[in-house]
Parts: sequence; C-alpha cells; structure tokens
Amino acid sequence: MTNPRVKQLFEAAPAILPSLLQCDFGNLEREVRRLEDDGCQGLHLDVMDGVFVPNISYGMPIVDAIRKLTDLPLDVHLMIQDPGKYAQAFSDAGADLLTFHVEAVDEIAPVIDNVRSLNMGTGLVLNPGTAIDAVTPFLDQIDVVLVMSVDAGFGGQAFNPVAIDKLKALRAIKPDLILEIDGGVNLETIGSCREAGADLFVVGSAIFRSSDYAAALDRLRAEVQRHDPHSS
Ligand SMILES: O=C(CO)[C@H](O)[C@H](O)COP(=O)(O)O
Ligand SMILES: [Co+2]
Repeated sequence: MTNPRVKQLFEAAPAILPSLLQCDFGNLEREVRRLEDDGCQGLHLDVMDGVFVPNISYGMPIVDAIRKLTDLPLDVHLMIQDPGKYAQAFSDAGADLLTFHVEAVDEIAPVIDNVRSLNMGTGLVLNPGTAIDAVTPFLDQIDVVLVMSVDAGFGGQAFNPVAIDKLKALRAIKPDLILEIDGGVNLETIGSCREAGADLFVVGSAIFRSSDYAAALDRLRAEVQRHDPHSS
C-alpha cells in the first residue's frame, strides 16, 4: 500500500471511523475539528446515489470540502451504481480509501484495477445478503473488505449478526486482511465485531446521537480494547 494516508490508517487499527452521515452539515468544520480533537484516526464518508440504494446523501463536492478541512485519512464508501465511472472524480476530490459494493458492478476486476491505478486504497463491500464468495477471488488485489451489518442506505439501523460469521470466515482465509465493519455498530455490538476480527469500525448514530462525542468514542475504544482477540 503506497497511499501514505491509508498506510497511516491501517497502522492505527483497531480504529473507529466516524460516519459523517448524521453529522451537523451546517457546521461541518466544527464537526471535523471535534472529531480530530477527540483523537479520531480517519473519517468514513457515505456516498449514496438514490439508484443503488433508496437514499441520496452527498457526492464529490462534500468529499472535497472535507479534504480541505483535514489531513485525516478519508474512507469513502460508495453506495452507487457503476462506481468505476466515478473513481477518478473521487480521487480528485481527495478520497484515500475507496470502497465499492460488489452488488453494484457486473465485472469487479476492472474496477479494482481502476481504483488501484489512482493510488487509492481499494475495498470491496458486501451487503448482509451477499456471501463472502463474491470477494474471495479478489483478496490479493484489494486492501480492505467492508462487511455491512445493515443493508446499505440508511444510518440508524439495527446490527445484523450475519456480519459476525463473515468477519470470522474472512479472517480465517486471510489473517492479514484489513476488515472493516459498518452498520449498527455501538457499545453493545462493537465487542463481538472485534472478537470476530474487525480492524476498522464505522460508527454513525452511536457517536452523533450523543451530545459528548469524546465520551462516546472513549467508551467504544475501551470496549474494543476489552474484546481484543490478541490480549489475554
Ligand atoms: O454505510 C452506512 C449506511 O449505509 C453508514 O456508514 C452506517 O449506517 C453508519 O451509521 P450507523 O452507525 O448509524 O449504522
Ligand atoms: Co458506510
């Protein structure tokens, strides 16, 4: 991995990545500063097109605005049809790690090659109903598998435990693969994700519905530490 911000993010793992979907967009700079001050090691940006998922969030201009606000690694989760068509634009906007859904493309390999050629970290995303067989042929070509624990499209949904078995299976297949989990991750669910092998934890509601982000992040980090499979 040659992208220095992605390298920095992976070295920080296990790490919590706030999903900005539910942040206060009217005060974006204040939100980003708060998360930086609270010791976050990266930000998760959810791009939804109203086609691949039944919801629209934001696109390149917001990624670009956040890039100008911070040097933190930007993990851009594309929930869009035909992601390869937009890889260059998201690279230009400042994405460091670009993840796209296997369900959104007919041919996965050319999109991986496209993202890699732009020197971004590359990740494949699996919705809860998609088996890991969809990503296993590509594990040597990618940097991350993002396992969804909700159907992509909305924040604030309940955690689907099918993700736990997928994390364990992927960890068993490739012990050094970076595994990311997204959807319904909170104080009750984050520990089992860590035990199952997750390295990067996307958290939206459990941070942004709290009045004290720092305290919410500290509690989540303590729970990750408590469930670290490497500590006795
Ligand atoms: O990709 C996503 C939704 O499709 C978001 O990253 C995710 O939902 C985060 O929010 P929450 O922690 O509230 O589930
Ligand atoms: Co996401």
